[in-house]
Amino acid sequence: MTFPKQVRLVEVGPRDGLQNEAEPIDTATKLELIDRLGAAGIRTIEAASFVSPKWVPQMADHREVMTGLARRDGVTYTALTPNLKGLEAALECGVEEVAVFGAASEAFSQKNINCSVAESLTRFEPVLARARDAGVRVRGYVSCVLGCPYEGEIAPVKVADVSRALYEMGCYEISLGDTIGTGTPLKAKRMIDAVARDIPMVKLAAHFHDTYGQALANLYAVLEQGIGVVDSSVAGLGGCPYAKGASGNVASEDVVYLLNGLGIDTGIDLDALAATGTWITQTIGRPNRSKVGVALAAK
Ligand SMILES: CC(C)(COP(=O)([O-])OP(=O)([O-])OC[C@H]1O[C@@H](n2cnc3c(N)ncnc32)[C@H](O)[C@@H]1OP(=O)([O-])[O-])[C@@H](O)C(=O)NCCC(=O)NCCSC(=O)C[C@@](C)(O)CC(=O)[O-]
Repeated sequence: MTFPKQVRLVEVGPRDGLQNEAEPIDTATKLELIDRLGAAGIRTIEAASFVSPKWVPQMADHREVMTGLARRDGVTYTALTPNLKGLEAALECGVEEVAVFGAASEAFSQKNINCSVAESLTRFEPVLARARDAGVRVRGYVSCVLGCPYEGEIAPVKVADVSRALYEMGCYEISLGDTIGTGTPLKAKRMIDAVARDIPMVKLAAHFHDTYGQALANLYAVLEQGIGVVDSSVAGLGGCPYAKGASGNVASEDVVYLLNGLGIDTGIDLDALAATGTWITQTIGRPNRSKVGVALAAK
């Protein structure tokens, strides 16, 4: 077993976690969530999404969130930018890092960003070029790496092809999204094997949803392969508006507990993180989907 010595958590709760909420969540609540996550020791926080408010109303206050942040030293606040319009708006708000998001599934790409996979890559090229000029790093997401709500099984080679295209375009890291959480450890390992033929393992991140309760098992499997960056969402909040039935990301508290047990350093204060999970779920009236969070709150 060759687990990494350190794992970097990318907290996606304020974006992936809240983007699918039916009721509006006020900007002040989002800002407090982001600040609590930073105080708990999370060093990368996906704070907002500069997408069309018609497509994802919950992220419509992206400018207010990005400019209202009480920025903490050592914390990077990132945002999704699907096109140049989104990037320009994010740059005006002082964003330090952005992410483009593609998919390994044609049908999901059409539903999520209204274009084919090939068109999405063409669309991302000027985003990467403009971000490079502005000195802003770009992360690349690939959705549906372990299954698609519309196409079913996705071949690892498709994931590898899109990941390689994003990496060669200049994305510094590729986050591999099991959007609907249908993956299992063996599938996850095969997918990582395929992608890591072209891209160094240190440039890959695991972004697993927990719809079928497999996310921690999948994470354990890919940590063994050397994955050192994990996306997660406090209290397991979330779901993708364009992937019906998809539930939240693996809970950040559960990931930190797992990593602590493996002796892997994250620099995160688990109690403070769990308290944040309790607070946000009570504030927005959601169940806490972190088993660790619930257990710690009951102590
Ligand atoms: C990509 C588009 C914009 C294309 O949408 P489109 O309709 O093809 O775009 P368009 O260029 O024709 O523009 C249509 C309208 O949107 C506006 N518009 C255009 N771009 C922007 C922008 N950046 N910000 C604000 N407004 C924008 C534009 O100005 C225009 O406004 P109108 O003239 O009708 O008033 C749309 O499909 C979209 O916003 N999609 C976002 C979907 C989304 O956010 N999904 C969830 C995030 S991905 C995810 O959750 C998966 C992930 C990352 O977590 C990994 C995983 O788990 O798999």
